Amino acid sequence: MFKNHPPVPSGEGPGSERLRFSDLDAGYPGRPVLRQLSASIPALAMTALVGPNGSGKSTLLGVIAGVIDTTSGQLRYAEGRPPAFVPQRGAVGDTLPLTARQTVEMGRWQERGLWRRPTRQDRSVVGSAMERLGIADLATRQLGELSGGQRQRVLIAQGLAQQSDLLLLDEPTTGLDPEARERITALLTELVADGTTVVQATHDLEAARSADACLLLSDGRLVGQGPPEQVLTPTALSRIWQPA
Ligand SMILES: Nc1ncnc2c1ncn2[C@@H]1O[C@H](COP(=O)(O)OP(=O)(O)OP(=O)(O)O)[C@@H](O)[C@H]1O
Repeated sequence: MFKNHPPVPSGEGPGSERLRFSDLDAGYPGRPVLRQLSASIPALAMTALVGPNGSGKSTLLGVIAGVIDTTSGQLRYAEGRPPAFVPQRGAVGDTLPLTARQTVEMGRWQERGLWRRPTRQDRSVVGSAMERLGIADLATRQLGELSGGQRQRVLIAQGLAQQSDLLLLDEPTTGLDPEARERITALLTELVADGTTVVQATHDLEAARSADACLLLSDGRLVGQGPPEQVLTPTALSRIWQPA
């Protein structure tokens, strides 16, 4: 679960940080993954996490989301709402007996509590998140009956329904057709312009190049951070994707 950490000095201006971590180690029982990571995530900007399969991108998102514990180091957030986390599509069981709308409504649980009936405000937030993702017509369909791309959009709508100013997404456009990918890329850009800090793990180098900042991971270590044009150089990319 999301835990409170001492805040980093906040500020609204360009260049302020939404969160910062230093000397961070994290992983799973018996499997250390992230080693000595130190970096910051700029506020009101799009940050891309890039790296080969197994380099630790999802683990880092899980740590930032508060669902994976650190084993050492520090993680500090600026003042703001708890992060909204959109996991990889494959990480969500497709046999859950839920409709698309019920899945998006789960995004309101933190705000209203699990057992309270949805308020008019909840229904309006859920409805507009579904509209924004173009899935209003799927509301009554079972999650397990949806295509991969439709399910992905339901999960992103659930993230939006949390109305957080820090949105974390794990490969939000993987497996989507070009139109859906463009729609989501445009939506994420709009969210940043509206005051959200977005962090996405991605294998899409085009999306990473259009981000404001980039963290490059290799084997659980941070091997680059900064503007994409400085981090995603041909040399850096060929070094980490080179077969051993
Ligand atoms: N639940 C888990 N239990 C144990 N080890 C795990 C678990 N999840 C991931 N790992 C391991 O942690 C390492 C990092 O995995 P992670 O999913 O963070 O990488 P990734 O960069 O997101 O990869 P991908 O691009 O394939 O999604 C891998 O070696 C993986 O096998």
